[in-house]
Amino acid sequence: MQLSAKAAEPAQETRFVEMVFPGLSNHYGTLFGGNALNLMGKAAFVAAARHARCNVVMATSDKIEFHQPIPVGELIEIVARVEREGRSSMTVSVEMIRENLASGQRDVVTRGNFEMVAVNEHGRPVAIAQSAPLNLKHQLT
Ligand SMILES: CCCCCCCCCCCCCCCC(=O)SCCNC(=O)CCNC(=O)[C@H](O)C(C)(C)COP(=O)(O)OP(=O)(O)OC[C@H]1O[C@@H](n2cnc3c(N)ncnc32)[C@H](O)[C@@H]1OP(=O)(O)O
Repeated sequence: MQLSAKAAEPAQETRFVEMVFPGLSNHYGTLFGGNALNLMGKAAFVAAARHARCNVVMATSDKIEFHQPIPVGELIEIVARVEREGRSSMTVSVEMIRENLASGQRDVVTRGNFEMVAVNEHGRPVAIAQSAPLNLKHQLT
């Protein structure tokens, strides 16, 4: 069997997919907002930790708007990208896409930015020593 070397290349972005099963929903039968934020925060953490290759903490998140409810039975895909690198901080953009598996219809339903800070073992900010190149296509202005 041939193993793919391409799959082992450093990731330019972090993607999670999750099915909206009842365990993630509210009493309306749609994705609970708190669970959406949990998934987005986790994706921001992974993207920043992959970028800085050290522990990171979340300093802030900006306003996150939920544009459409996501019913049980749909797929959600979360895409996180490091858009800006400071000395120790990083701006990570996170988008959530809903996908209807039957029709293939995809819509970006939620978007937000998270400020993540690289920290040492004492939780104090540290300079990001070695970082992967930013995906300039998505650079914030
Ligand atoms: C590879 C290893 C993997 C390990 C795999 C482990 C297993 C995987 C387990 C999963 C684990 C998940 C973990 C998730 C991450 C949490 O859940 S973290 C929990 C929630 N967050 C926290 O508890 C953070 C609490 N806050 C703090 O500790 C401090 O305020 C901070 C964030 C470290 C900043 O400390 P500070 O003394 O204010 O820092 P300061 O020197 O003033 O500023 C440092 C930088 O932060 C920026 N900054 C500070 N405050 C702010 C702010 N409010 N807004 C914007 N930027 C700010 C500054 O602009 C500065 O940026 P640079 O100029 O350096 O780029």
